[in-house]
Amino acid sequence: MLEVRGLGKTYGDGPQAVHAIDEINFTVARSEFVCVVGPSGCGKTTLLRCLAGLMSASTGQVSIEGRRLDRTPEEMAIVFQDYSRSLFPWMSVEQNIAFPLRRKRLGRAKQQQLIKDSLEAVNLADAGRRYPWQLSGGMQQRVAIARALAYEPQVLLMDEPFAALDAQTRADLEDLTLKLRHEYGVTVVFVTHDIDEAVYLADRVIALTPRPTRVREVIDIDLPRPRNQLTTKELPDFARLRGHVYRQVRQLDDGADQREAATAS
Ligand SMILES: Nc1ncnc2c1ncn2[C@@H]1O[C@H](COP(=O)(O)OP(=O)(O)OP(=O)(O)O)[C@@H](O)[C@H]1O
Repeated sequence: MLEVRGLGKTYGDGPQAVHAIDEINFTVARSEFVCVVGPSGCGKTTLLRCLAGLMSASTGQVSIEGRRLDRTPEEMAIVFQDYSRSLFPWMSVEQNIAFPLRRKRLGRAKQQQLIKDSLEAVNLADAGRRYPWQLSGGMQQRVAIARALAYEPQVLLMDEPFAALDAQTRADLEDLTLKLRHEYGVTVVFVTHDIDEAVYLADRVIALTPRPTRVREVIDIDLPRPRNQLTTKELPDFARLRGHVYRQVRQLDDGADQREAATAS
């Protein structure tokens, strides 16, 4: 479905150049949920922006269904961390959701149906006439998710979408995202710095190295579905996978892990 080959990105040139991505390769299958984790500042957002066609890569390429991507393709939608800046405050919730649909030139009835269905899917059926500034942070991010869903994407890119929310809202939106992935069969690439979140959500976790980043390891998350915030996180396998991903991101081997624990105590 989505293929990343030899992707590299350097910002600027000369002595000021920032080598963000060294070389990245991976593929994402249809309906798969892939989480990308890595150390702070390693290049996660840069990678997602290149995947989205919002920024051109310096080397390599991204393809979707075999087509080389040079701008955001119609079958892709993006949810950003900063919902307060991604929604237009002067537009109602319905108008915000309708805005990207203009690109699709749909009939009015079809458009209204998509808006209604997407608001129902995120449990905001009654919020269509309200404005973003009248809603809580969690509700605003649900509007952003509804806007992405209404677009009927095949691929949903999410850049730390819940990082600014409180723990309870975050858990609710994680579960909402899993439910929507299940119902809509959408392929998800989800960037997060939160290892628990990555292991809880993903079919596979891609762990990146520090900048200039590369793929350090791709980890299969073979935890049973449907997942549950309590029972999944109590599984011994959850703890094992979480520890493994943590070590990859921190680049610790088991010996270093023990040394770190000894230093801390
Ligand atoms: N427009 C830009 N111009 C120059 N350098 C940039 C630009 N955007 C990002 N960078 C640099 O590229 C590197 C990777 O940034 P990026 O935001 O992709 O990392 P990240 O892993 O998403 O960070 P975080 O963990 O803080 O979310 C950083 O060193 C950053 O300072």
